[in-house]
Amino acid sequence: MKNEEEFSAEYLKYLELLSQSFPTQQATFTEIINLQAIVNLPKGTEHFMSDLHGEYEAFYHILNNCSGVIREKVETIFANSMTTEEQDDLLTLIYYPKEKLDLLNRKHKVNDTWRIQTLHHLLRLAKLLSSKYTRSKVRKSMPEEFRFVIDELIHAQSDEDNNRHVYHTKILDTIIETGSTREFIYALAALIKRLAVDHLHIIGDIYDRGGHADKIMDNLMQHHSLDIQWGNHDILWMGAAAGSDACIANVLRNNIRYNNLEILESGYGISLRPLALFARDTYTKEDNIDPLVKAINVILFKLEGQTIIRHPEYNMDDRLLFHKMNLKEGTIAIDGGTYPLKSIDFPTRNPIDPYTLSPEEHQIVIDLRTAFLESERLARHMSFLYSHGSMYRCFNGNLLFHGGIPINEDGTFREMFYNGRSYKGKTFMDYADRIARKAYEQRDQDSLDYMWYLWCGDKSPVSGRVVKTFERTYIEDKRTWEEPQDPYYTWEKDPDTCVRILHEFGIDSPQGHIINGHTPVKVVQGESPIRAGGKVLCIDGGFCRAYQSSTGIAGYTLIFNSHGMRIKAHYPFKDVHQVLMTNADIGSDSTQVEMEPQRVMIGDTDNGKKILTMIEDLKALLCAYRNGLILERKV
Ligand SMILES: O=P(O)(O)OC[C@H]1O[C@](O)(COP(=O)(O)O)[C@@H](O)[C@@H]1O
Ligand SMILES: [Mn+2]
Repeated sequence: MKNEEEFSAEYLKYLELLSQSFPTQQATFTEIINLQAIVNLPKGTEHFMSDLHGEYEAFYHILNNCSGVIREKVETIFANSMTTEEQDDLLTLIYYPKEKLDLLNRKHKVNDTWRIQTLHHLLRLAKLLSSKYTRSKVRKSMPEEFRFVIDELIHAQSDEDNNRHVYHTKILDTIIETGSTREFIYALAALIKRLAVDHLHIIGDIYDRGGHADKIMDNLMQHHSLDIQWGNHDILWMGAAAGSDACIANVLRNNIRYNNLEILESGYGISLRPLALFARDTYTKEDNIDPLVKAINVILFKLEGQTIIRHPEYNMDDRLLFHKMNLKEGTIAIDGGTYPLKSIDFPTRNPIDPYTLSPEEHQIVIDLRTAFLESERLARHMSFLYSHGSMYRCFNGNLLFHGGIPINEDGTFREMFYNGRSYKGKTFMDYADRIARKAYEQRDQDSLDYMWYLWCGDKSPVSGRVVKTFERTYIEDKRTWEEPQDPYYTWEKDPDTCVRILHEFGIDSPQGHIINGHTPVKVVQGESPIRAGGKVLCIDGGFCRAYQSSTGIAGYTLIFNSHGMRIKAHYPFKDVHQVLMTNADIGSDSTQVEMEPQRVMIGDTDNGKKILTMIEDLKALLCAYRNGLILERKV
């Protein structure tokens, strides 16, 4: 405890302010006792997911089953008293309470014995999961209308005369008599899921490829506690929503390519009709490339070309390919080689001014930009990405970011120069974060262009590759498709480099990790998500269905609880219907990455450290009251 003589005038001023919240000695020591109780509880479970890529159902399932944590708890409690089938039934009920109850009702399986038993099972589970939290936090996690009753039921204590038991049986009977079992099951299932994971991290790439990133966003916006690290695809949508034409064209291309028109048209109210009509009237179908794809590609290459020309500092002149095509020969010369083009259908390309949009293209872009800027739902989703997201985050001794940090061939941080200033390592990440926010707030052309650079630049922390959209679309020879990566992706395998990166961000604990996504872990080729002797955990296992044949699995997630860290590898998931019919959970394998030397308590976490400082301050306030430096405000 601080001694009063040590109180500076400034500190005393702070204590005065604090005394407004804790006006008496009684209020102060009550708070000290409460906070002290919290720091001595085990740390809550953190759940990490990455590269969701619009796969709403798989995301929702893994969120519901908390990466298998609930299954483990069910097995712990019920292994000896329930069959595997009964356990699976219970789990499906927790994951999808409404759908499962509807199904059981249709099968006439719901009777009073089932109701009583099920409520008992759910209560036991909730009780086990709540043991890590203060009673007050558990109460706050319950829906208001059931708070009192559930609190009574899960904090049941035996007493000599069995009075409590009778009392609880009565409560359960009343729930059944009043026909409120369904609502109770919903409330308990939600509570169980809420308690199983205390905090969620999304390490980027919520958007693109799969069709329903908008639904993922709606769901995340309801989550009790989460943070997001932006991925290149998220940045792309953020740039598009802020009005960057080059970002808009890329968003459209990505989604047209995967036939995800729904998210644009009904999800965000962005009509593709003018573009579709223009494509139909302008392009042929002869070369088997969809006219809509051709129309958006050309707009894209022109807009990207303009951006590259505006910004020599991006060093991307070698990506100016649209003027290099020889349409008479049907070829393009790149890097010393000449390659045939898959299409020569470029009716809107003016050979002497190849990067300028035709008047019709120009009008389409203006209309699309207006649609992106005016979509209210998109604006809500994007402002959530800004308020809960960032380029990187340090959290409980780990460093979280989507891609990488630009590094030189020799392993040192790469210096980036903007407006005469140099940035590298952490300062560069902060710079990129700042410009991303500026793009949304101020919408100036430079920041909007930088959003496009962040999406695809080879020195962008969220991309880090030379993105070869042109080659991938128009050249058959796959050697031209390769996308060289920043040396970061080689150096991240080196433990010393990773320790240096962690230090750069102020993480000195030997237990610290870099946690990222972005590069699919190709399990079939023997790759592992655990790199650099355990310093790096890359959990892009590909929720993305389109990539599952090359990754071999359906996603990695990471669980960090008070005992340590585990990586979960998930197997492909069909859909909710299949889960309901067969109780099929997404199967998962668990790999213990690290065991903590001692159980991690809240006092060891970032939040716990803040609480400990608060306790010190409250003790000082108590001392100030006792010595008359500050007067109590008793009413
Ligand atoms: O961050 P991600 O998911 O790797 O996406 C970026 C990559 O996607 C691509 O645009 C290719 O996309 P597709 O695989 O969907 O065609 C690459 O050019 C680029 O490297
Ligand atoms: Mn990515």
